[in-house]
Amino acid sequence: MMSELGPVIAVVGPSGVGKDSLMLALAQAEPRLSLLKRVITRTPDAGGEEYQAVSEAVFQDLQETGAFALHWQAHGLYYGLPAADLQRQRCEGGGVLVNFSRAVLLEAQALFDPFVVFSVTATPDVLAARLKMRDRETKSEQLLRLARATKPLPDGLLQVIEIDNSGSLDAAVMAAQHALYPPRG
Ligand SMILES: Nc1ncnc2c1ncn2[C@@H]1O[C@H](COP(=O)(O)OP(=O)(O)OP(=O)(O)O)[C@@H](O)[C@H]1O
Ligand SMILES: O=P(O)(O)OC[C@H]1O[C@H](OP(=O)(O)O)[C@H](O)[C@@H]1O
Repeated sequence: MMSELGPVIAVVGPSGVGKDSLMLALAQAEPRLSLLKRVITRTPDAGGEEYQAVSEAVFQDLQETGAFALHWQAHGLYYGLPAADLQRQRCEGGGVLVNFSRAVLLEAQALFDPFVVFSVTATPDVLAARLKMRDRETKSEQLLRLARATKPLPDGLLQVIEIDNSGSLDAAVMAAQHALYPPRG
């Protein structure tokens, strides 16, 4: 009997909304969940999530050899989801938290089952304040990221759970835990 594959939990939302923070805190609170380390052409040690930093040439090679389950471009960067790691983590049975682009969610839904989308939200003022405080991007890059904030999710997604992260991170983590593991009774 094939063992159940754990769900792919796509965490999406505007830059600065707290996707990485929520994913890290949720994985710490829920041992059944794991984080997928992405391959990104971002400079190493840019802070935030743990990722494998590669050059564009290396990324291209990995893409051509089929190393990625999915890949996309955004903010002038290339992002890849390592297929072998994702499969291994799913075989371990728990859900895998993945920071996705909203642009590839339908493609992902066709690839992965079970597939759940956590749509993380926050008010525009909160977004701007958090990008400013994080100070990972330049001011102009922050403005470009804020301009993408209102990008809608595609139609046709089967399971979307909104997680409002305008308040405390703990509150967002609890909301996510309740959504994934509803309290009995
Ligand atoms: N609930 C919260 N309350 C206060 N600060 C938060 C909260 N959630 C995240 N932050 C802070 O906001 C900033 C952005 O968070 P994070 O990097 O997790 O967002 P993100 O959605 O992953 O952004 P990006 O898509 O640009 O990587 C970080 O400095 C983080 O510490
Ligand atoms: O605006 P959309 O297309 O949803 O997402 C754009 C990019 O931002 C996030 O990555 P990161 O936060 O830059 O690491 C997403 O994973 C995607 O790569």
